[in-house]
Amino acid sequence: MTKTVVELSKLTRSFTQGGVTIDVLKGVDLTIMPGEIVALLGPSGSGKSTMLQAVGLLEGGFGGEITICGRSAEKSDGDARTALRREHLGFVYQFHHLLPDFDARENVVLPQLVAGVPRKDAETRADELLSALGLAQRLDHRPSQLSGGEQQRVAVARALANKPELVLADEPTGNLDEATSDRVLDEFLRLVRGQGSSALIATHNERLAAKMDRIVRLHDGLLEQG
Ligand SMILES: Nc1ncnc2c1ncn2[C@@H]1O[C@H](COP(=O)(O)OP(=O)(O)OP(=O)(O)O)[C@@H](O)[C@H]1O
Repeated sequence: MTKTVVELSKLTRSFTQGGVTIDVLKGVDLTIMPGEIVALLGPSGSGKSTMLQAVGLLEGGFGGEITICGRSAEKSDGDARTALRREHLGFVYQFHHLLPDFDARENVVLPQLVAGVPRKDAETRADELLSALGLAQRLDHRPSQLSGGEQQRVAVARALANKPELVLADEPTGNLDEATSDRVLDEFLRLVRGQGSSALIATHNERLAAKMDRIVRLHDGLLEQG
């Protein structure tokens, strides 16, 4: 039987602020298979980021079951979760969080060094990814010397550097104009498909979601499967 990459069962999350409790996720079920690219759609405030934080093992406080690459999050301690994240997951955020003092190549090299890849191999991989994303002439530029779309492409290269089984992206092109957004997303999806990774990509944008393999929608705390 093929191993699932993500399995969420009855995922819940509530936030209490100033005595008021909001139930953001009310029992979300989701399965993602190897190589599947899933769009997570939903209006602002529907809980997309909250759900990505659960799948990315970035926050606690969730009810239900989260299984990533066959391993149960609830049964893993802090170190095991960190290892699971490092070995199996890649992240792309709307605001990319690149390291400002390092150039594009180094931003893609560093997560590989952390994963134990020798520097020379890490540099080769960084150069290949950045070149595939059209940044061959920008390897030595720091983030402040790059445009928004170029910075976002570096963030994509960084997320894919260790060939994660699952890429999580929160509005990966949300701060880009339409044409750039399309271009960056197309490049991103091509690379994800090329290396056989799965992805869960949160977006507001129906047109961008249509480029993915499957659409799921968060509505009133539950997931409607497309
Ligand atoms: N740490 C927190 N404390 C209190 N409430 C929170 C917290 N994080 C999120 N929320 C609330 O949970 C709800 C869902 O937020 P979330 O960021 O997951 O939505 P989203 O679908 O990603 O929205 P957007 O598309 O605007 O980014 C919101 O109403 C938000 O106010």
